[in-house]
Amino acid sequence: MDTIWSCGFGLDTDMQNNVNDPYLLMSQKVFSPNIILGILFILALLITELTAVWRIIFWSLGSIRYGLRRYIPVTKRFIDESPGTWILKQATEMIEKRKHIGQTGRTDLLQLMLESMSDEDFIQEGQASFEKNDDTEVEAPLVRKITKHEISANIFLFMIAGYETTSTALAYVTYVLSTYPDEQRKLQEHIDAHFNPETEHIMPTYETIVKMDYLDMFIRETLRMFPIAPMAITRQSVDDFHIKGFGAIPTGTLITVDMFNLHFNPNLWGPLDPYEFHPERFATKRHPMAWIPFGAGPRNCVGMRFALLEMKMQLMYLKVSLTILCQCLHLNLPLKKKIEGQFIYLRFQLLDQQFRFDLDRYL
Ligand code: HEM
Repeated sequence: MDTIWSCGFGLDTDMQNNVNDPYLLMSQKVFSPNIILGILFILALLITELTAVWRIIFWSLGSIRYGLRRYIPVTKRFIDESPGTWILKQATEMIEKRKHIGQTGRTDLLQLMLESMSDEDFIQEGQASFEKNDDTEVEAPLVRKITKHEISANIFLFMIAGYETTSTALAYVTYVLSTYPDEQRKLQEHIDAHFNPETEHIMPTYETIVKMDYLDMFIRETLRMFPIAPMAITRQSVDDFHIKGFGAIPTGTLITVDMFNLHFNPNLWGPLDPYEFHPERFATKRHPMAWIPFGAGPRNCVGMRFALLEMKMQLMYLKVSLTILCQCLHLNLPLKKKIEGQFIYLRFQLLDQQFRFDLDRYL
């Protein structure tokens, strides 16, 4: 989350060390179970004919809550602000602040979006701003600018889409490290062969990371076996079409991809059993649609390269932290003083018995 806020919006948060950070609390709330949504979801599954009604009820509840808090301030005591509203408010403030201080010299996402911002509040679908070239009388290509509302909505989306996803994927990586000790050792040797924190900067460089093929395969294999957003790839048919051996699919049908079936299909991933963790299977060229944890096509995950890089850096940094930890133990210095940041402790809490055992031997 710290990384998203910093790279995306130039905001330096410190959630690793401050579990009460309001941005962290609100983002966690977005993912916390919502009883009303749960009930409406079950009703929508059971009585599909009334789906539109359930949707209207859900949206009306949000508006009622917002209206009550806005127009009858005393209700603020009993009704919490919705985390979505809070985050959107921060996003709008962030835009205003950045507009006020002007160019920051940063190339973060917010700056890029502000540079393409339109002065209009809303742009109708299909409308766009044109840049006319007076010299040649040739109409310049269509330039679609984005509005302030779209920027705040995108800040919200990036924060939500980029937080839980990468952290859950990293949790699965630690699970794999603990349950496949041989792979763990192999990965460690691979990192050692490519990166020496004593001679290089404490953080690996981009050039170092892109050379590390086994690290890349390790993460891809984890996401093959544990795709963290299997239900996220949904599409709606815009025309009637026909699938051989299946039948007709009418216009408007909602379609979800069966990611598990693809990721564990022996014809796509053999000859080794797809239920075995084996990163090297990625050294063989596979069907382009066999691995889709980030979706596919023009609306696939825009954060894919960012997420992969983030995960690789975390894994390498975990290794660096282990080295520092070993040095501390060896010198018998108070760990808390020596290790900067609490994050290493959090990571250790995630590791299970086997990995702890391995860790003991390593130390
Ligand atoms: C391991 C980490 C991640 C996984 C597995 C993941 C997975 C996905 C999937 C499956 C989709 C739907 C794609 C489709 O329908 O074809 C998606 C969409 C999206 N993701 Fe990610 N994601 C990850 C990290 C991130 C990060 C770090 C960001 C932002 C920095 C991000 C931003 C988005 C956005 C904005 C969309 C919507 C794209 C669109 O509709 O055009 N994701 N992601």
